[in-house]
Amino acid sequence: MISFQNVTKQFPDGTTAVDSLDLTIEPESFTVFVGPSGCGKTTSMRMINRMIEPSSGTITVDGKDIRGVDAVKLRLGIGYVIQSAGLLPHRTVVDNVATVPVLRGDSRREARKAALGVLERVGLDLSLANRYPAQLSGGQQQRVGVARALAADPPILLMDEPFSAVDPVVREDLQAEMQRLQADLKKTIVFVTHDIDEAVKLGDRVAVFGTGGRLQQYDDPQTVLASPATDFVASFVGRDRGYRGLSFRTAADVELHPIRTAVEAELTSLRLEHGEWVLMVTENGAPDGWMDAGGLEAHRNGRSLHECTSAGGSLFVPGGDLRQALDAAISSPSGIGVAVDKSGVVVGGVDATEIIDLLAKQRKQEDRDRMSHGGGAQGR
Ligand SMILES: Nc1ncnc2c1ncn2[C@@H]1O[C@H](COP(=O)(O)OP(=O)(O)OP(=O)(O)O)[C@@H](O)[C@H]1O
Repeated sequence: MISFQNVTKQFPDGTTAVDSLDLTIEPESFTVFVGPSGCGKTTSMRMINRMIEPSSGTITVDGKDIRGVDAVKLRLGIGYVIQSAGLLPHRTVVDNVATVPVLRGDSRREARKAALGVLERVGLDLSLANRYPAQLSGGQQQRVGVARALAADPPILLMDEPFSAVDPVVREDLQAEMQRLQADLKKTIVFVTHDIDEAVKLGDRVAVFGTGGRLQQYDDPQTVLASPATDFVASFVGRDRGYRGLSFRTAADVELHPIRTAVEAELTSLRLEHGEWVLMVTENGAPDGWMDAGGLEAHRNGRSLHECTSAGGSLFVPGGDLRQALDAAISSPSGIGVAVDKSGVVVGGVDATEIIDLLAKQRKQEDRDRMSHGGGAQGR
């Protein structure tokens, strides 16, 4: 866990880059610092590995005040990826990736072998391993940058605008790769970007920074989009373009999943693991609240159905708009938005991440269409 407690950074010229930051980053989470340029994202991130020291306040990593940890040792447990990949130009790709393990004392042979494994993991064609960085494309260099940061297997990964310099198509590939890697590796990732679409796509938690280095909101991406905490956040996430704009988009492309449902009579034989939910439905198939393992136990102990279920949140119809679908997902205790047909019968469900991914896809498609019709200068 990484924790900022009342952290302020003032540079000698008087600039306050970060102002009274309180923030806790959970282990294995993907946390994105987002905000316009100059609002203190990079400074905040660099204080985690002591590249920058705070003027006041405390930062702890796994409960330890990092002022008491040797900076070099601290950085061995913290991978760092930057926009230009930061590769050593006179070393081959594989030697770039092997750098930290060799510094740490691994033999060159072992480190190179492991480096090839990591390169494969980040999706780089191994025929490129003996090239020099300048002989790679920007996207390939970024993959090497990620591989180099992962080579020492650090529990924490800091990524500062790692994909900003590559073209949108390659960027999408890299983002997808990052999601895949994180599902696998479960690192604690802190990722800086100025792009709200990238932030909500990648982050489990999004910290929106504003002018003067003040944290404006720290929430899951759905909440940042649906309930901006301040006017600054609202305008930054582009409320009209984003959440409100969802009203003008159809939910027809939302792919519905089957939902686990039960009628009351089925509860005697039902099993629910901790964290699982079942949607209670009436004999007619209409939704009647969500039940979890605790509710099921209470029901077996004689409580009435309505005492044992959580209200179901809003509903949406497949032919309706995306805003209703997102609302339904956000307001549902299980995180699954419930879709019903015209007669109110449950037809399936969707979670908020899928809606946000769909939105991102629709927007990208629109951007591409605009570009290919020569209308690239139009606003969105
Ligand atoms: N070494 C420095 N000396 C003085 N001011 C600095 C220094 N480094 C950063 N700043 C200032 O601190 C503020 C925050 O900078 P920071 O780089 O953290 O912002 P950012 O949100 O990451 O923006 P960007 O995306 O443009 O890098 C800015 O006003 C910047 O000019």
